[in-house]
Amino acid sequence: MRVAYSVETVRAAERALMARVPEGALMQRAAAGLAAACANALGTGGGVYAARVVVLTGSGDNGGDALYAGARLARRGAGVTAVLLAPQKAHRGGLAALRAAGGRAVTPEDVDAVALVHRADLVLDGIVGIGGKGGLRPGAVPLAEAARASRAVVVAVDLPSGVDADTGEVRGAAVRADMTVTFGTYKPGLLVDPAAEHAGALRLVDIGLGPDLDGTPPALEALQHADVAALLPVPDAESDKYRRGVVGVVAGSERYPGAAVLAVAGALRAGAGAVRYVGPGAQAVLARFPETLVSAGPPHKAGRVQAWVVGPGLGDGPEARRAVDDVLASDVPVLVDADGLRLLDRDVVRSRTAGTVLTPHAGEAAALLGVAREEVEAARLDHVRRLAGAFGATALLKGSTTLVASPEPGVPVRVNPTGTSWLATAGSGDVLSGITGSLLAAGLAPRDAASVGAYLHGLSARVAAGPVGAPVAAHDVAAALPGAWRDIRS
Ligand SMILES: NC(=O)C1=CN([C@@H]2O[C@H](COP(=O)(O)OP(=O)(O)OC[C@H]3O[C@@H](n4cnc5c(N)ncnc54)[C@H](O)[C@@H]3O)[C@@H](O)[C@H]2O)[C@@H](O)CC1
Ligand SMILES: [K+]
Repeated sequence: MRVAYSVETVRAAERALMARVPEGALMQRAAAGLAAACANALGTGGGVYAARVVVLTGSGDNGGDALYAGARLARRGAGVTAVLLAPQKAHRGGLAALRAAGGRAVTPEDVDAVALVHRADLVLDGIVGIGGKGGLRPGAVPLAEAARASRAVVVAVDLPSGVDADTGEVRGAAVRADMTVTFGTYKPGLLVDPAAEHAGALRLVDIGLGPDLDGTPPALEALQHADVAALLPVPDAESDKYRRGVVGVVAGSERYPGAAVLAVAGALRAGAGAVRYVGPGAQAVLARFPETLVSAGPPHKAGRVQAWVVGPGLGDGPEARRAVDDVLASDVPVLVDADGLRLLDRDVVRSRTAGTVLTPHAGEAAALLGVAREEVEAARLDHVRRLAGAFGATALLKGSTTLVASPEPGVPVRVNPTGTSWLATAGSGDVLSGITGSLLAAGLAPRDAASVGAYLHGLSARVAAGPVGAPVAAHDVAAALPGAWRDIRS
């Protein structure tokens, strides 16, 4: 499991650790890891001799890390210039170390710092770290823009300056890095868009915080292959279709029969023992998947089902509404997606005794919460938590970084690490619904079903897109599920 802790937790752990180690030791550990990562990033086999390095230096310890790393690179022969954005407050020890190593320090008043950045091979962003508030200050913006436009490798120290460490929000100008070297633990903002998009590749430098973080719940966690392998429902000798789970799918309409086919496709390949389909798309479903058990409805008359998926391509007519009400009245877990999200009653969802999973994209989440879509996209973590809380349901917010929140407070939000932009294609959400519903029917808890579903879905898209990447259609994603499954279990 990859975990990310809040700034408050990181600060507390740092205080506890600092009390046991010599003064400055943590900063030296951070700087050593940072300098090593920079040397690698230069792509010269670790050699830094004559490389032109510019250190953008702010007023806090983040600038200190960057200056000490600059000193280490200067000792190995790099030409290092620190641009001091707050000359009076630059970290004294770091500045002295840089000068002693042969580096120089300038201010934007003395020199054309933008031109310096344009000529650099490597730019270190030590403007601000976990102490940052709001976006970049105006004086730093042209330097961040120059770094982005230049051919230099841009390495963010701990975080890209200007992004919010706890929320992943980017409310003003921010540095765009090729790589972020973060210390002690990941911060939530490094894993959630739009901030994550600014971070580039992530490197974690161990500074010994582990024992002081253990015991505090992380703010965010991301499943890895081994976690997913342990959760996947694998049949044993005693299994039959009911023990593996039967998932009911209420999806599709005369107008959108394809949604039914795609949801069933996902469900059939995600571990349940059988799939029941209820709705007007039965012919299309059977033509593609003869193993599906179909019935005309209402859902509660369809036979035994251990979890329902309702909503993809359902439309919003009276029959669709009745189907949503019918399914939500059941006492088994229910996943509501797409059109179903427009038809559900919040109080009904809140009063359910079995789990409910809502799987909106940003627009649907915005409608459910009565806010603008842009607000959801700007503050994904906040809104997925609010959604789960407001509906008393597990919320899966789809998008560039898919998030899963539980209704219980204090439970870490899960962020899906397998997402890929190849998934932005019509019908891919229907496949995700089917996969996740199947996992619910197999007995996974709602949060596990949703996060494993998103993981399998993203990985299948990657498998389908291939190592170089090529467009995939939603049915390709469903067809690639067995490949993703095998990859996880191998
Ligand atoms: N505390 C520790 O033991 C360690 C801290 N480390 C580093 O220390 C950083 C945190 O240091 P600080 O607490 O000094 O905080 P920062 O260096 O992140 O920033 C604090 C300073 O920046 C100013 N500031 C806030 N927002 C700004 C903005 N948008 N633009 C410009 N200036 C802004 C504040 O007035 C303050 O002076 C971490 O991110 C990490 O890089 C590492 O050295 C590891 C050890
Ligand atoms: K930074």
